[in-house]
Amino acid sequence: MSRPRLGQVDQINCLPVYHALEEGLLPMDIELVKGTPSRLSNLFFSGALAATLISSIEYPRNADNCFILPGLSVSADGRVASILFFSKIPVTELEGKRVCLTESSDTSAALLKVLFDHYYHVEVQFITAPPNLDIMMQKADGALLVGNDAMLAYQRVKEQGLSYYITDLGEAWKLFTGGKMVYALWVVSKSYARTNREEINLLNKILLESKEIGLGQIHALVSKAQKKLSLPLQVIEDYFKTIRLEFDEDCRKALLTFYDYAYKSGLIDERVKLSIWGESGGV
Ligand SMILES: C=C(O[C@@H]1C=C(C(=O)O)C=C[C@H]1O)C(=O)O
Repeated sequence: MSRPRLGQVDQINCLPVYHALEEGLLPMDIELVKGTPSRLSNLFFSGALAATLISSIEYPRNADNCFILPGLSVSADGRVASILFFSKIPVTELEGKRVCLTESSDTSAALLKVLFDHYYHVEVQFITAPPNLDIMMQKADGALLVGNDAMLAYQRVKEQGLSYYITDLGEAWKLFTGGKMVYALWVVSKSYARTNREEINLLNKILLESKEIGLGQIHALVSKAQKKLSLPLQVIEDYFKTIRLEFDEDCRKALLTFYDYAYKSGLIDERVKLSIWGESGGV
């Protein structure tokens, strides 16, 4: 059997899906390729990966070229704990101020822009910088951090008693729309899937099995995550309960709501239908 190449974002929120694959617990030989969401998107859309996790905002930008794999996403219903906006003053008072986005995120940057436009109704000036809270706050009055960087910064702000306001974007989105938020999706290349149908069916099955094994071994995941991040045990345990990995009807609705607002904010060129592998329109 050929060896499909699968993209892996190096965030602890994806560990439940990748743990069993990393440990060779499943009967499929898959090559894991690690990277940031933007590096993986570039590799994937240049044809170098069969499937990968991508930032959900990338899907409508590339819907002609990929199918969404069913049953998987990185999402949360409200508080997400790893997509945090730090600010020197309350968010609603940031009119005309500078806000610094991390280079390492696409969906979260789009989500923050959508919230400023349609929820807070505050106009700010965006700049971008590497994910370092101190440096970002020297350049701006607010800073967006994502994933491991956000969780570590949150811990430091608490420990050092820094006087920043902290807004959890998942929580803000929930207050705004009442729904979940989908941050990332697993996708497969249309051209690859059409010529390797059986392999993609198997890959999808293996990913779902891998997720179930991972979710059943949370203790192993917590210690794996602790080796990557020096965070208290209960913070990591809580995070694995907060992050959702399903892709149910509510996730689909939430994603389309997000795309509607992203379109209104000019962040995507068109609103798209979700084309899901194995469902009508997704074959
Ligand atoms: C919730 C998260 O999901 C991530 C958020 C992403 C984004 O904002 O573009 C991309 C991949 C996901 O791993 C996170 O890392 O905090």
